[in-house]
Amino acid sequence: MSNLSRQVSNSLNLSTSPNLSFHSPPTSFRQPPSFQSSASYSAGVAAIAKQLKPFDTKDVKVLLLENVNQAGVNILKEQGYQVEAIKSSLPEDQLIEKIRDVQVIGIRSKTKLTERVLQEAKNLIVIGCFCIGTNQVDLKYAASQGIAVFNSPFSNSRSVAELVIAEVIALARQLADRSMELHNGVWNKVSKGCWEVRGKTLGIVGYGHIGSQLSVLAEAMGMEVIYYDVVTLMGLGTAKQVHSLDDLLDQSDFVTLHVPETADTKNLIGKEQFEKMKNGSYLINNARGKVVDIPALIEAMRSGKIAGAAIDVFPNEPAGNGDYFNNELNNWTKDLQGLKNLILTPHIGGSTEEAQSAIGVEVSNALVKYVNEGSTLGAVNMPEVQLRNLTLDEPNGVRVVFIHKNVPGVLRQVNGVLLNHNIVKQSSDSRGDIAYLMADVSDVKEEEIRNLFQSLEELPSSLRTRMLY
Ligand SMILES: NC(=O)c1ccc[n+]([C@@H]2O[C@H](COP(=O)([O-])OP(=O)(O)OC[C@H]3O[C@@H](n4cnc5c(N)ncnc54)[C@H](O)[C@@H]3O)[C@@H](O)[C@H]2O)c1
Ligand SMILES: O=C(O)[C@H](O)COP(=O)(O)O
Repeated sequence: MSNLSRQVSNSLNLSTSPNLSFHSPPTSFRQPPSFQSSASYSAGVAAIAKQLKPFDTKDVKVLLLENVNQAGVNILKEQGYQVEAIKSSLPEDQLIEKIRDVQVIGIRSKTKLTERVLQEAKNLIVIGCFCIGTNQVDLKYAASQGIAVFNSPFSNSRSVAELVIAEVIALARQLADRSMELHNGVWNKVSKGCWEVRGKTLGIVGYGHIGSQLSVLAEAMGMEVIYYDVVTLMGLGTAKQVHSLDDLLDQSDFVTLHVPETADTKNLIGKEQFEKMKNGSYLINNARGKVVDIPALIEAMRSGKIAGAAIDVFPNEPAGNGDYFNNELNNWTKDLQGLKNLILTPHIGGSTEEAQSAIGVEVSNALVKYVNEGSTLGAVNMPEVQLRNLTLDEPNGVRVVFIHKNVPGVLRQVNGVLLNHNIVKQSSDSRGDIAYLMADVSDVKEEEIRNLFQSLEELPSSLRTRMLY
């Protein structure tokens, strides 16, 4: 099968562009296996894993936006993929133009992959969010089109937690104001309204990866930690869970937000919540811009109810570095910029060398595993399915990936299509309306691949079929 030359239409999802002629992976891609299957070992045969590639890898087009870390870019380039890396996000019309052409897109928190955009992404098989948040992608619509989405669930958590620690102390000591004053030639040595953080209460809203990491760091500084989460979770150290957001607001000197952007967290902190906070307390938002009602924050700070705030995320953020942050983006920007003891940062919570290179490696590896092998381990909108490797001693083995509607009778139909072949192994799982099936089939002749593909595509439940070999 190594000389297989195939002329296929892109609608088959085997290829990358409608008129492309392409060949099986060159032998140079058949590199030594990174691991061998346990089954092969148990049989006493050190079988070599067959490196699956769906197409000549140089035909895989990847678009990376928002300055994805070079470590991630390199992993994709090393596969031979055609990678275009752009430092900023793109306006929607340009995004649509470019996304039509690619099989893989990598984004960070800024790029919105809405249904409207994804409808145009006819070649797209997978999205990599090189960040934690996935709220910028219409996950359900992507799944309905058989497009898998991956992210990096915790590689920047520590960076965010450390930033919050810095902000807690900076707010308590009015550091940003003092520094700004001195930059402007003003000596203003004050202690009024400046505090130690030892013994103060930190209220964490959302006790997930970031919240729990922060909890440990804050306790090490002598803070009392309480947290509120919709899920009951074990507190680390002596941190205590409180029953309601109101309880947390009532007891905290510092409130810090670490929830995802969802319908439930929109304006989670608004006028009513500011009124419930302690007089002279502080708010920190490194979560998502829409979680805080900013005009209400401006009022609460002007009245002195809130003594300081640190805001890293905004409902509308500039596309890239050097772009203006002004009232055209959010109509309250100027009012915000005029407030005292307010730290404004350009969404840098996860922006450290450590976090970005770890995320680059993690997400790019997940994309490669998905493109080349069909593995959905870590996908956020698909069931997680993986199969141990096909091996080179299984001649003419083909991996079938069949993403389909989760309806009764599909397995019977798929096995009907594969009837005349030996299914060496098969795994399938479902998540909501979507199901994902992988099967390794032996002894498939070159000329049979297209027919199998077409028969699967024609099944009424089919969302996307890929044949890897
Ligand atoms: N500023 C940045 O650069 C930056 C970096 C990383 C993450 N983030 C944001 O931080 C968010 C949290 O990250 P994480 O890794 O800790 O996520 P996580 O999923 O590990 O934890 C989120 C926690 O919030 C809880 N939660 C959800 N809805 C809630 C609600 N309505 N009230 C209370 N708790 C609720 C969840 O149960 C979960 O425990 C991300 O979704 C992302 O939007 C921002
Ligand atoms: O979701 C995240 O991980 C953070 O918001 C960081 O996003 P960024 O990669 O766009 O900085």
